[in-house]
Amino acid sequence: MRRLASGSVCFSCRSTLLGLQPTTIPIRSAQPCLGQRYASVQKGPKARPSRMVLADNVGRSPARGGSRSRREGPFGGLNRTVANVDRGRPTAATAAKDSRGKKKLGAADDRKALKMQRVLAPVSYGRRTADKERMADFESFEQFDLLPTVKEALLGELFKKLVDVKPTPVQRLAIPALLGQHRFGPRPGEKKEEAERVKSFLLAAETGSGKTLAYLLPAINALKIAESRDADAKAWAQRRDAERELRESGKVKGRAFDEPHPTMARPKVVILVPTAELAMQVTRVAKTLSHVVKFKAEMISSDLKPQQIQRNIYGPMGIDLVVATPHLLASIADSDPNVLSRVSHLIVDEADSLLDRSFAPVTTSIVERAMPSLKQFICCSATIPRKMNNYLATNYPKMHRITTPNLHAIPRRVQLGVIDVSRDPYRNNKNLACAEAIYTIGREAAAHEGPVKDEVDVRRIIVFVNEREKTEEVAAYLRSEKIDAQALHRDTPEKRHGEILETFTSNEALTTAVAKTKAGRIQNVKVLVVTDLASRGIDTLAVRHVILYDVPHTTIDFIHRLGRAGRMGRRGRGIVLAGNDDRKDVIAEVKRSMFMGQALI
Ligand SMILES: Nc1ncnc2c1ncn2[C@@H]1O[C@H](COP(=O)(O)OP(=O)(O)OP(=O)(O)O)[C@@H](O)[C@H]1O
Repeated sequence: MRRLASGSVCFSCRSTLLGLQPTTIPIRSAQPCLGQRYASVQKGPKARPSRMVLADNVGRSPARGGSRSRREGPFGGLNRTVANVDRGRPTAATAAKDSRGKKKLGAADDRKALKMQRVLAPVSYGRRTADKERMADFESFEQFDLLPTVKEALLGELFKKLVDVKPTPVQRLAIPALLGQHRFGPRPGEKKEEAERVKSFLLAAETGSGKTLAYLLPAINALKIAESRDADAKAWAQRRDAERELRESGKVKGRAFDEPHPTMARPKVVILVPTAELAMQVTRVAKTLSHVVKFKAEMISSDLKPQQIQRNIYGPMGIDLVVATPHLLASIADSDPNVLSRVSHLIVDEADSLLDRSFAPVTTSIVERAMPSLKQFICCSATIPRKMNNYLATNYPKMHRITTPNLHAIPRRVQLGVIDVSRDPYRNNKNLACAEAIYTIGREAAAHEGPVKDEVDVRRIIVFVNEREKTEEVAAYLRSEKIDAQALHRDTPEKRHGEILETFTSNEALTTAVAKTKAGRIQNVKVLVVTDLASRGIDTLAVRHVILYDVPHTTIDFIHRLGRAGRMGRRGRGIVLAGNDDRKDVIAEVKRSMFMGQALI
């Protein structure tokens, strides 16, 4: 407490104590000074104390403290009780909006919930626009320096049912880069020969954007060029042809030509994938191309018998391209290190999974073994998690990064709907909400007549859950509701995986006669309840609807799960079932980002 003379300034209300008696006033206290107390007495006993009044604008902090001009002098900035904010300057929030209050392009990112997670590596705006410009140079497959047979296999065999096929953005960027048509010059301090030796690439593009062909076509092209220069393979072919002629002329009898091909157990192209299902899918594409291009493609995965694996690798006709899951290939390489001795192209598909903690040691052991002969090392993924980004930056600092302009954005043609299961009529019964969502999809499809009269389209729906135990439980509930549902998880017998997935990976239209079940519900849906097992790479072109029964743990899972719908330019719909314990703020921000076409973070 201090005695102040008349004319001093009150610390609390800044009123000049003019005309009042010298008195004792509180220093740095919330108590009103005598002037304020006097004023309140003047209003009479009915005036309500100010603490009872609700603030009229809670969203805005009250203006406190004097202007900066009052605080000049050597100690002007000390002991402040308010932030030194320049009110004239726009804040992040105001800068993000234009004069009409709408969000500006490239403005500050206000996705707080997603920022808390922040799992994906950022891609700069400059990189996205630079890639966009480079894409414009290649508008057709004819412009690529691919061998004529490779082009013929692609357009005449693989895409024979499609007309006017154009390369997708990732294909426009990656194929010329992998073929050497677009050259990345040496980096500062790097010698030209060094830059041209092992070239490592990262291909990152949205789900369902044709990454498989982006790496497969250049690899097959390189394989055929190398084969045409391989003296051993040429000599083997000459010996085989000569012996065939002798046999046909009847000069030689006995066993047919059985000399093993020089490529036996020595593949040139190795493609690593995380699951047997994906291995089957990639092998199918490679085999289709091989019918025209003439090369030997085989698969090594856990759903094959040991004899079959042995035959695929050690077959006398040799092997050019192998699609394998890492554990199996690593165990084969342990017993025969020469298996990886001639690999010139090593591709790690779904690289974020294969370089993750559980797979990384075995994947890297294969990379190290193949490194001496490698010409190209390619990592491919739809998502670049920060961890993988750091791993690649540390271990492959010279890696060329090929990223499409829309990387990490879920396309706007995929809509996201949210069902709050805590509300009526579900009352936290997720199974009920899931069944109702499925019936709604079925009813919508039934409203439009299918291609055949009196038949309706069958909708294929994938329901994603977070835990494998849940798959059986949800599928059983849906079946009890007369919905055609199947569960798929790691414990499902391997043989059944392909069979179950076939309905969802086939591109053929499915129809059914209008058949009503109880309560007028129509059986025109096929449902797959699955864990993340089917979220990576599985090409579900005909799937339009994905139900996220459990909210995904990260934006990475959102991208991969929603990526099973809306592939290759098609429209799709995702439905999230959100309960009281779920992060609704995360869902809202993902939904807003999708609507705005923004990349997730
Ligand atoms: N240029 C093209 N034109 C039309 N269809 C294409 C083209 N390229 C690929 N496709 C088809 O698009 C589908 C998706 O391709 P692919 O499986 O390679 O996608 P992806 O990018 O690897 O997806 P994911 O990230 O989910 O693994 C396939 O059915 C493929 O045949």
